[in-house]
Amino acid sequence: MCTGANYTTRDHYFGRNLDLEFSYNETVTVTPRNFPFAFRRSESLVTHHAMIGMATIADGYPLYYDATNEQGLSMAGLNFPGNAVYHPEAPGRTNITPFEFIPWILGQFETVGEVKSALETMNLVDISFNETFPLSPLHWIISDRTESITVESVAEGLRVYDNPVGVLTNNPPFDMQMFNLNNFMHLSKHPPETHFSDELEFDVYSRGMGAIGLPGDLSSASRFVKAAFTKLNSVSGETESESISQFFQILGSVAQQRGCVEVSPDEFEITIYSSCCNTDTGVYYYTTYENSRITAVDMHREDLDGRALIDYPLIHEQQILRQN
Ligand SMILES: C[C@H](CCC(=O)NCCS(=O)(=O)O)[C@H]1CC[C@H]2[C@@H]3[C@H](O)C[C@@H]4C[C@H](O)CC[C@]4(C)[C@H]3C[C@H](O)[C@]12C
Repeated sequence: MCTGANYTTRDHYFGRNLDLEFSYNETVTVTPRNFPFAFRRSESLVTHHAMIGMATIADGYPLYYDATNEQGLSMAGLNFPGNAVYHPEAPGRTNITPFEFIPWILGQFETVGEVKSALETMNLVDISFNETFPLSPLHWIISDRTESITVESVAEGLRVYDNPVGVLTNNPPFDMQMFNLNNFMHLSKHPPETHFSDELEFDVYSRGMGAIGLPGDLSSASRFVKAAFTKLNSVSGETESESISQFFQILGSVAQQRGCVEVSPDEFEITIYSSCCNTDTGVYYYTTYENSRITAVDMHREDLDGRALIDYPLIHEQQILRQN
């Protein structure tokens, strides 16, 4: 399972937890403006916005999991098993494969508003990258600094939802995730006041009791509620350090610890990496399961007018600062 989110202080931040039991050797990948993007059923983009994000590079192509372009538009793909349906090529529509979706959107657009218009004629076509990388059942969160949407390709076609929470996890479909929040409207950061009965006396014996009932398990429906509550109540200073610290705390509230989610005998889903991109400055920060130190890659320190992909392998080893 995964969780994606955005967050605004002085700057805007976008990132995700990638939760899985194995890795596809993903790297922090910068695609410069003149890297030629070929699309299986649409015209190539010879020049486009530059972007930075996490990707597996296969046959010279960046298969992005999440990314931000130089205009600050961001996008992440999260698992949507059993619900994602991709369709045969549809004449007269823009046919884009799921693995091309992030480059195609981030290559061209600056705002969620522009993306919404483009999605009106889009068809996510059921073509896989190759046999090693078959179609992934995904849905997507797309954010700029003022709004977010969720995009789901289902049996009925492409669904685009406004996402006022700025959070995405996995199943169920997004409208159900939003509806489920109704069940938690009583949760609060404030101490509770009783409406239980006038006939009993109640004791607020602990801090945090206003949010008793906030789910703590790792299911996707629960993570959606937990991440939404944490994000929407988040308070932080506006500096870079305070902002990214708070962002990683939000993601940490729904991180997966090895041992708690067994996906097959002795195989456990974990939070492989957590990312946080400052979408205004193009700096991509990440931590990994074993490396809690924040590592950063700045897209503007690369030649963005180039043609070749630039990628940085993840630093997975724990970095300990000894004080004596
Ligand atoms: C599985 C990842 C999402 C994390 C998640 O939700 N895991 C939960 C697993 S489960 O429900 O509990 O089984 C997704 C996010 C981005 C995906 C990758 C990107 O879409 C890029 C390529 C796309 C190719 O079609 C398949 C390989 C791939 C490299 C994808 C593999 C996998 O599907 C990834 C890594």
